[in-house]
Amino acid sequence: MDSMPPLLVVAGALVRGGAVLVQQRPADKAMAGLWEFPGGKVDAGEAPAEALARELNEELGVSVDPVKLTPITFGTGLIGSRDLVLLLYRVAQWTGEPQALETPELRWVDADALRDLPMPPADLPLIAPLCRILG
Ligand SMILES: Nc1nc2c([nH]c(=O)n2[C@@H]2O[C@H](COP(=O)(O)OP(=O)(O)OP(=O)(O)O)[C@@H](O)[C@H]2O)c(=O)[nH]1
Repeated sequence: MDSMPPLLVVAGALVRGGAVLVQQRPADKAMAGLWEFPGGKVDAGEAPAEALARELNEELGVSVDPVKLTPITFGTGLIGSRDLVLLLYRVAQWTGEPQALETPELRWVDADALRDLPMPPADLPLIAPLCRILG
């Protein structure tokens, strides 16, 4: 157990034509090479949807309206000894073409390809609910 409160992380599922956007974690970070959804930590005093809009702009260069982000499901895990809560939102609309500004590679994957990707443990419970959306 850790005395710190759980780390709150938001992630976005940008969905386009039966595919979702995933990005590869950089070589110099923990869990290097694994695939994840764009997003990041919620800052102190920040609403989760506002945090996700900020992260999507920083990581992909796209603009989204936080009001239009809809929750899909959540996952839990550990970062070291600290609890992690990972909130997955559906992103149906955005402005701009996503660019890999902070990661080596972006990939659009359908449900079958998503199930085969190596992802962090906290992401694994997100996959089935997301695949139901992808069809
Ligand atoms: N964005 C994102 N982060 C995830 C996912 N799954 C998951 O376990 N995480 C973890 O949630 C945290 C996200 O925070 P972050 O993006 O600011 O952290 P980072 O490790 O990339 O970099 P940093 O700690 O140097 O800022 C990381 O510890 C990351 O490993 C996911 O699908 N998307």
